[in-house]
Amino acid sequence: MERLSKQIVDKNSYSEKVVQFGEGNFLRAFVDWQIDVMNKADLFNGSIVVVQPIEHGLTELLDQQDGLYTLILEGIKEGKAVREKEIINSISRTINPYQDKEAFFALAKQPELAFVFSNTTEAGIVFEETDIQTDRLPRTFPGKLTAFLYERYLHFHADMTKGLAIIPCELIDRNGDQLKACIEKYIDLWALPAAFLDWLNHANQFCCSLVDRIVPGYPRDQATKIEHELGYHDQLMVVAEHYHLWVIEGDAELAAKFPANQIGLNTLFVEDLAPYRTRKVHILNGSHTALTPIAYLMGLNTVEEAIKNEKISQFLKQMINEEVIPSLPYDQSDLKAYTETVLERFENPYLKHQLMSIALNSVSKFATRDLPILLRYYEKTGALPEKLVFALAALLYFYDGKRGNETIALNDDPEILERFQKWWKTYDGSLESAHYLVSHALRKTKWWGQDLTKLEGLVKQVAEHLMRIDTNGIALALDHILEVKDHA
Ligand SMILES: NC(=O)c1ccc[n+]([C@@H]2O[C@H](COP(=O)([O-])OP(=O)(O)OC[C@H]3O[C@@H](n4cnc5c(N)ncnc54)[C@H](O)[C@@H]3O)[C@@H](O)[C@H]2O)c1
Ligand SMILES: O=P(O)(O)OC[C@@H](O)[C@@H](O)[C@H](O)[C@H](O)CO
Repeated sequence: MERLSKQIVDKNSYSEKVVQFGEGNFLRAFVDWQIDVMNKADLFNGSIVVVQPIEHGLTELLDQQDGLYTLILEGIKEGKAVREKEIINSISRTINPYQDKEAFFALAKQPELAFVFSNTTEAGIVFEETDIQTDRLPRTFPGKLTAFLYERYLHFHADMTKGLAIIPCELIDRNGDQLKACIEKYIDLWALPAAFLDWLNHANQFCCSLVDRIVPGYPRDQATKIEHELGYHDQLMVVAEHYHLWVIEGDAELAAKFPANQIGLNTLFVEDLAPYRTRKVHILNGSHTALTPIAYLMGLNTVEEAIKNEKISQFLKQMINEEVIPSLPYDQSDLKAYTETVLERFENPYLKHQLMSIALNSVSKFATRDLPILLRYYEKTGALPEKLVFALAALLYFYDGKRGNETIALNDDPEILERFQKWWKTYDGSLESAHYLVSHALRKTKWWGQDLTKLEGLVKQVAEHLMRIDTNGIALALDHILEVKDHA
């Protein structure tokens, strides 16, 4: 079978308006798709140069396909099951700056550039004091962007019309502000001129943004079947849901330059994205993180399987409605309506969203997505939210790394994995040893942002759940908390 390439589809010939740091599944199924849709409607007329932000990545595979790949959107659309497949043709070329630093810096000198997009995961927007300036390539993404912008500033002699709109998509709070703060630190560290800082501040725009689309990625299990239907080989096809939301803090002028919403795309330019972010992180991502250990330990593998399980679904609905929503400072009926859409998205029968991919770095995800709600609930009511406490216990149990006779492929910071391994060795089935394990884990300020053993009753409750999970199994332990609620 022939590989997807420009032999199959004519390549776009738009001018290069976008620099994109990152070539992962999410950007290809979201930003590159939106630009493709706008180009096809004659609204953007610009292409993307993809820059690989770390040494090893996918640019080589993209090059083999001339930057082309297939996006498969699956799910229920207006009440009907819809699977749409389209070839995305918005990437003009890729640059691997580790192999071709010159091409990377030459790109900075192209006058028609207007946007920088990025998604380098939560690990990408960082400042490292040991990062080097330009004799070699800076290691970090913000370091590379600083060097890139400096090159542009020098080349165009501080021309105020040559600044860029920089819109990061990383799922971290105030991503635009954090990226800019890193660049300012590099300017200081590398003693770059004050006039460059002035150009950075006045010619460029850093916009915080929030993205939402479930992107399970490459359809490993169905790839052969799909390629047969497509009639070509595509090593970069990517599966996503139809639903999409992009909220960008930006004004009407910026919206006019990126007119995605003019053709019905759900891309909003707003003054403040905090309400959108808060509800998404705590309702959608928080639910994913809370349900993953429970469902996986019950023998389930995907979000759809989990949500179809009556007990898990009941657990999740109670957790969101009784613990999460009342802890959020926004209109409660709006939050309930949003929850309905999230639960429908979780039920998407076409997406095989693997629990183990959500489980990656679960400790830090629990800390940012679920723990703030647990703490707010406690602060507000003086009581501990029982579903979130159970989810925390299931998380600690998950980090023992066993599902029956199977070993769980845990993927987290090595220090976290080592600690759990050590603590679980001390567990002997007694309540005292559960207490010992839980109090050591909850004392880790570095993981949770505070010493959680100080929360009255938390160690005791988590240890009791842990014992129940271990003795009776996760399903009965879950029944227990649902029954406690039923009898209340
Ligand atoms: N997959 C989804 O459903 C989804 C939805 C919304 C948001 N996201 C967010 O998008 C991020 C990327 O998801 P993905 O599915 O595209 O993953 P991916 O593994 O396909 O891509 C990861 C990208 O990040 C880059 N990267 C990784 N570590 C880096 C580092 N230390 N510095 C710089 N760049 C680095 C890689 O080069 C690659 O381009 C995730 O962190 C996730 O939070 C994912
Ligand atoms: O992508 P992660 O690993 O940060 O989190 C897992 C999921 O919660 C996440 O990918 C959601 O599906 C996504 O954020 C939906 O927009």
